[in-house]
Amino acid sequence: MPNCKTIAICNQKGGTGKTTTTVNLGIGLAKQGKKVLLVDADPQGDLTTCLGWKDNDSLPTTITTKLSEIMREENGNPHFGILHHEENVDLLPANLELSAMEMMLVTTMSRETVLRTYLNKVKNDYEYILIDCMPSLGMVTLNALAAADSVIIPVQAQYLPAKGMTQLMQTIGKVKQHINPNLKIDGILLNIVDNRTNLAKSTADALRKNYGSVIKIYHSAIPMAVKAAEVASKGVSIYKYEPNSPAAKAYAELTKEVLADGRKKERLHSADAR
Ligand SMILES: Nc1ncnc2c1ncn2[C@@H]1O[C@H](COP(=O)(O)OP(=O)(O)OP(=O)(O)O)[C@@H](O)[C@H]1O
Repeated sequence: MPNCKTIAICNQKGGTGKTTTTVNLGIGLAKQGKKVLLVDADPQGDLTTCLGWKDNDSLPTTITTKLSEIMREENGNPHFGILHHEENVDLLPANLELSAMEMMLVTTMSRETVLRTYLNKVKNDYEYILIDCMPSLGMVTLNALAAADSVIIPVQAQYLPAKGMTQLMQTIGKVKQHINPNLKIDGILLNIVDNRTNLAKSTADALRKNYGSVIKIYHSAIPMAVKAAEVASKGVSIYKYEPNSPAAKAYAELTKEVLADGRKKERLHSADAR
């Protein structure tokens, strides 16, 4: 499959909706006919449980297995252990074992590019790979940024931490400089927005003022909604759980924006090729 785009959903701040966005953007893209792999890169394994694999500790094959195989230079079947979800996305699951990887990666050769080496083995089968990052900027997240073509940063208005954003931007800058020169920031997503307050608007204004000239802020903002929180325990997407909810509509709009970015990139590619 040509032109797979790998997107890291990343913010080292906890609880900004990275997992919820990975599920609903990923399934949104699948609903538009795209072949999608979701990668759980968080030892909490929330992406895996959100998609219905509640007992993730008993899964025999996870992202940890795949990273270990690459580190030991073993040639296992790269597709073995990838799960298929009823809403037409594939999942490379995770569980707590991944936390041991932080330490193991530190002493590994080419330690930042282990995940990239693995994903290169499967990416021909997908048009989009979304990586749900953990809330830290440790080795596993560096691996996600090294493997990605671009980053989407979900930000929660109430907790816009200027310092946190600076740190994230610096890390992305360093990854670009040293490991992955083509890494781009696709955009900042205003997430879990409480429309009852003015804070969302002032956060959007602050983000546009500080970053708007260099980074896109998605037009779609995901509203704070009980249904969007509840869906995490249902094993399905917001489109299946509550298709007419404002959150489902917002995620469908975000999906369109992400697809439009992809089309723009393809046009640039073909113009370059001519
Ligand atoms: N639009 C929303 N409205 C209300 N609650 C939401 C919304 N999106 C996500 N949540 C809830 O907010 C919490 C954090 O969301 P989520 O797990 O997606 O964030 P995260 O960034 O992946 O977290 P972590 O940093 O711990 O990995 C969860 O309880 C989730 O159900």
